[in-house]
Amino acid sequence: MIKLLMLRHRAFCRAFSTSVRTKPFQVAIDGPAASGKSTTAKLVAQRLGFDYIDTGAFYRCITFATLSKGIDPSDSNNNHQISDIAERSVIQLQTVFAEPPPAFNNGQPSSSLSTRSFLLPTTRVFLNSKDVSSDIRTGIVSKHVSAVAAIGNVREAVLQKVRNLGATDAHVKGPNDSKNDNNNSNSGLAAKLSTPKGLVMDGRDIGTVVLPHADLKVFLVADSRVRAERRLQELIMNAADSTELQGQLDVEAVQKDLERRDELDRTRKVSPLRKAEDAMELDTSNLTIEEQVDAIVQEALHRQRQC
Ligand SMILES: Nc1ncnc2c1ncn2[C@@H]1O[C@H](COP(=O)(O)OP(=O)(O)O)[C@@H](O)[C@H]1O
Ligand SMILES: Nc1ccn([C@@H]2O[C@H](COP(=O)(O)OP(=O)(O)O)[C@@H](O)[C@H]2O)c(=O)n1
Repeated sequence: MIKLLMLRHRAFCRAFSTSVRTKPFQVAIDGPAASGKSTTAKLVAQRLGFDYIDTGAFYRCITFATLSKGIDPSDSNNNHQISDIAERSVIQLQTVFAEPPPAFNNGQPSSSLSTRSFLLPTTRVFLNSKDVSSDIRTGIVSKHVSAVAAIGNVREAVLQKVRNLGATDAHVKGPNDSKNDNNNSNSGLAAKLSTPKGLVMDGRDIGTVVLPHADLKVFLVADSRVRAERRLQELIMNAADSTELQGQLDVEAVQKDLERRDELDRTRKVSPLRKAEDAMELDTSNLTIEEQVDAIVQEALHRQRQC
C-alpha cells in the first residue's frame, strides 16, 4: 500500500514538474550583515549551475550615486531626489563562475565540496556602465546604505530592476550582454521564470518579499563578533592601501557598524529584515564556508528530487 502511494506520489511529481513547473528552482538567502550570504550564495549557484543575483549591490549602487552627487542620505528631505536617482540608475551584475570541477563533467553537481577545489566566483557591479565593484564596498557607502534602503520608493525601484534583469545565459552576464537589462522590458526575470534554470538571490527581504514562493529559503546568522572579524579581514584583504581603511581597522568599530545597520534593517517600515516563516536557519559562526554551502546544496538537491 505504502509502495503504491509512493509510486503515485512520484508519478504526480513527474507530471507536476513537466507540466506545471515553469519557474526555475529558486533559492532565497537572507540574513544580517556579513553573515556569509553572498559568499555562500555564489558558491551554491556555482555548485548547482544556477544564476546569482546580489540585491545588496543595488542598494549600494544607489547610495554611491547619491553620495557622488553630494546629497546627504541621512536627511529625509532628500528622499525624493534619492528615489529619482534609484529610478534612473542603470545597474548590472556580472558574475564569473569558476570552471566546473571534474565532478561536474557528467552534468551532475558533486555531492560534496571535499571532492573539488575551492574556487570563489566573482561578481562585478556596473552603475551606468561604469565598474563600481570596489566603490560600493567602502565604509562611507556601508554607513549610509541602510538609510537609503529604508526609503519606500527606492525599494520599489530596486524591486522593478531585479524583476527586469536580463534573461541571457546569466551565468556570465555583463553590461553589453542585453540591451533589455535597464528598461522595463518583460524579457528579464519574467523570461527566467519560464526557463528551467535555477536562481540564487541574496539580500534582506528575498524570502519575504522578492521571492515569496522560493523553493528553498535560508536565513543565515552568525555571532556579531564573528561577523565583524570576518568583515574586517575582508576589508583588509580588499583594500588597495591603508588609507582606504580609515576608521575601519578596529574590530569593535566594525562590529558596532554591523549592529547599527542590522538594527536599521530590522526596524524599518518597508520590507524589514526578518526570517521568513518557512526559512531554514543556519548559524555560520562555527561552520566553514564549505560546510554552510554543502548544507544548502544538499537541501536544494533533496527538494529538487522530491518534486
Ligand atoms: N563560515 C565562514 N568562515 C569564515 N569566513 C566566512 C564564513 N562565511 C563567510 N565568511 C567570510 O565572511 C565575510 C563576509 O561574508 P559575505 O558573504 O560577504 O557576507 P554577507 O553577504 O552576508 O554580507 C567574507 O569575507 C566571507 O569570505
Ligand atoms: N534585499 C536587500 C538587500 C540589501 N539591503 C540593504 O542594503 C544594505 C547592504 O546590503 P549588502 O548585502 O551589500 O550588505 P552586507 O551584508 O554585504 O554588508 C543592507 O544593510 C540593507 O540595508 C536591503 O535592504 N534589502
